[in-house]
Amino acid sequence: MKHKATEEILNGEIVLSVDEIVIKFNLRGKELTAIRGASLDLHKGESLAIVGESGSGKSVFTKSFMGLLDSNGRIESGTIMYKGDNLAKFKTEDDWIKIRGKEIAMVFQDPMTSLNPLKTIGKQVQESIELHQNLKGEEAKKLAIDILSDVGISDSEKRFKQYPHEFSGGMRQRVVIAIAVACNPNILICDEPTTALDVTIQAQILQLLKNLQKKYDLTIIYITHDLGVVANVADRIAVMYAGDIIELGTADEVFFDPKHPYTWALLSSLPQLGIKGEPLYSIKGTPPNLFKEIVGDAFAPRNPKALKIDFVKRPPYFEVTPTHKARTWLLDPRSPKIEPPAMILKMREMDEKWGVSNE
Ligand SMILES: Nc1ncnc2c1ncn2[C@@H]1O[C@H](COP(=O)(O)OP(=O)(O)OP(=O)(O)O)[C@@H](O)[C@H]1O
Repeated sequence: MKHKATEEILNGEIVLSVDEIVIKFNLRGKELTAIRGASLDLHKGESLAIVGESGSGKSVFTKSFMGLLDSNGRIESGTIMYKGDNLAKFKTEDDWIKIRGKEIAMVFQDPMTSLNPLKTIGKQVQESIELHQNLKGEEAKKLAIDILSDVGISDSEKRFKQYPHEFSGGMRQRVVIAIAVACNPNILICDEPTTALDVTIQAQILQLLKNLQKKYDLTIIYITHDLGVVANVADRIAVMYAGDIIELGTADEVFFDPKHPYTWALLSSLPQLGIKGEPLYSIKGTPPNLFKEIVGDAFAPRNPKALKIDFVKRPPYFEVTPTHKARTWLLDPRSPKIEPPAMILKMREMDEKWGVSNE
C-alpha cells in the first residue's frame, strides 16, 4: 500500500514540526478560532498536500509558518519548530526576514498579484537572487536566466526583458515559481497554485513543480480544496476540517483506505471518481461556526452516520499504520462497525485487485 520512496522520506529528517497550534482572530470585538490545536511534522524532500473545503484553515495554518497572519490574528498557543527556532514566538519583522523566502517561500494562486507589472520578469527573478543568495549583477542575471529556463520559459534570455502582461497565465505562474525558487528556499508552500489555470496547464505546472523539487532539493506543501489535483504529486495528504487535521496518511492510504467520514465525503464528491450513472455526491450542510466552541467531532452535524459520542467528545488520533492516523471515533475498537460509502469500498477493491497504488 505504500510507495518505497514515501517510506524513505518518512524515515528521514523532520524539517518543520508544528505542535498543537491554536490561531485566533479578532473580528469586531468577537473571537474566532481558525486553527484548533493542529499538529504536523514535515519531512525533508516530501510533497505534502493539505486538502479541505474553503475556510477549513489551510491558508491560515501555513501562513503562520511565515509570519503572514493578518494583523487581527495571533498564535495563542502551540509551537512551530524550524531549525531550532520556535516560529510561534517570532514577533518582529526582523525575526521573519531570516525565514521568509530564504527558508520558506510561498507561491500564491493568482500570479498577477505576486508580480510587479512595472518591472521586467527577469529583473524580478534577479532581485530575488540578489536578496537571498550571495550573488550580484551579471552573475545574478546569468542565474536568473538559467532559472527561467528551468521553469520552462524558452528563449529565456530574450524573455528576461519582457513584462508580466506579455505572458500568458500559465507562463506568469512559472515566473512566480522562478522567483520563489530563486530565493533558494528549503520549503515551498504552493497555495492553490493552479486554481486559476485551465486543466492542461494545471497538469503542466504540477509536473514542473515535481521536476523542480528534485533539482532544487525542495520540501513542498500543496494547499488545495481539490484532492483530485494532488493525486499524482503528493507523497502524503493531510485532510483539514474546521481548523484541525482530521486525517493524515500517505497518498495511497488516504485515497484507498480513508477512515474519517469527512475524507469519505471529500473523495465521494470528486468528479474524477464518480460511479457512472450515479449522481455525484455533495457534502450536505455547512462547516461549523468558528466563533463558537466546537464540541465533539466538528464534522458530526454533517455526518448522517455520526455516533452519539461524536457530539460529546473530541476524538483523539487513532493510529491505522505508523504513517496513517485519523481523528474519528469509528476507529475506537468499541465503536459499531460502519462501512464507508460504496465509492470508497470500490476504490479499496480496485487497489486490492489491481494494486493501482503500487504501479
Ligand atoms: N483576518 C481574518 N479575520 C477573521 N477571520 C479570518 C481572517 N483570516 C482568515 N479568517 C478565517 O479563518 C478561517 C480559515 O481561513 P483560511 O483562509 O485559512 O481557509 P482556507 O481553508 O485556506 O480556505 P480557502 O480555500 O477559501 O482559502 C476562515 O473561517 C476564515 O474566515
